[in-house]
Amino acid sequence: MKNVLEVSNLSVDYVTLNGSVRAVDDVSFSIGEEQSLGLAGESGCGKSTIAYSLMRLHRPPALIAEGDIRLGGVDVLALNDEQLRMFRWQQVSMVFQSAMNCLNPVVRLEKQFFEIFRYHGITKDKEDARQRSARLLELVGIPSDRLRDYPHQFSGGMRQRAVIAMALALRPRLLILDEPTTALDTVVQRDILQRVYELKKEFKFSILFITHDLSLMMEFCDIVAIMYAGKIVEQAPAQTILHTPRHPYSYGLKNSFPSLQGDIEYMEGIPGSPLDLKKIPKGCRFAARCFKATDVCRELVPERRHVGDDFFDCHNPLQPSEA
Ligand SMILES: Nc1ncnc2c1ncn2[C@@H]1O[C@H](COP(=O)(O)OP(=O)(O)OP(=O)(O)O)[C@@H](O)[C@H]1O
Repeated sequence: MKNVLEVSNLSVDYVTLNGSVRAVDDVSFSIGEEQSLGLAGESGCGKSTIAYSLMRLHRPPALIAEGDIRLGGVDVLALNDEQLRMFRWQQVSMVFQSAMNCLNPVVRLEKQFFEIFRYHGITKDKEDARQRSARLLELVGIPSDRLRDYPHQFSGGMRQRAVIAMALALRPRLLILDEPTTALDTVVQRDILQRVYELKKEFKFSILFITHDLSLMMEFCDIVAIMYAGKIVEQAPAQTILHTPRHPYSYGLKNSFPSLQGDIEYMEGIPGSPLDLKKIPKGCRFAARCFKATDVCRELVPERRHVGDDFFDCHNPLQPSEA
């Protein structure tokens, strides 16, 4: 499979007067054509920092310290401002949790769609733009006669659908979804994601999906990358992470979700709290919270072990019978 996105050795720092933290540390991953990759991990592990870096939307104090990002073969970090303007929306677009609030509440939806088409040189013809927008709206489940409405007349779910329609307006190769439906109720969440995945088949784009809801992630993603304290510690197909994870952190994370476990009555959870990025220990970052940790874990950073396309960074991985 051809890769749409290739991220190599990406490190991102937050440089503040109180010192600097490396929020993303030497992260590499790729996403193939029409593939969807989920990024999972506890709050603060660096997921959004990666997402914003991919679009070069990161702002100070965030600083990309090292690495290489290629999208469709284009060196993203080398783009100038004008190239970046065209690159966003046309090559990659992003829908985040509060994206629905980015719509101007007092400008008709129709006009907001038209501005996207005009700004990116797709069309200056209002009727052409209207037809394109109407189709996009229908695709995300909004009747096209609502184009003349103002966003303040829409529910939260409809506004988020409209934003997704806009994100797909220029047929990007990659759609980044960062907690896109978290503010919405579960039925609406699932319906919106189902539509996005149907559109993925039709428009043939790839997806980077970030969510705290592991059950949604397992349902909608081909591959899942598990992050802990700025690093990807395991990557494998969703079904492998679900049934036979190798890293104890992946195991703990999926066991924190009762909906993934069927009819269990209690959640195991993960003891302790996420790592303070200002105090990185010398061995494995997860050792202090890990039920499989031994002396070597506290001394040495684990080397990456590959199994086909999958990998995990662990001295004492779980055996399939333990998962
Ligand atoms: N503006 C900032 N200034 C300083 N440090 C920051 C800033 N934003 C983020 N960080 C640091 O970067 C780390 C990663 O943050 P990020 O938002 O990428 O995590 P996340 O995994 O997306 O979390 P969440 O799931 O809560 O959105 C945080 O733990 C924090 O230490």
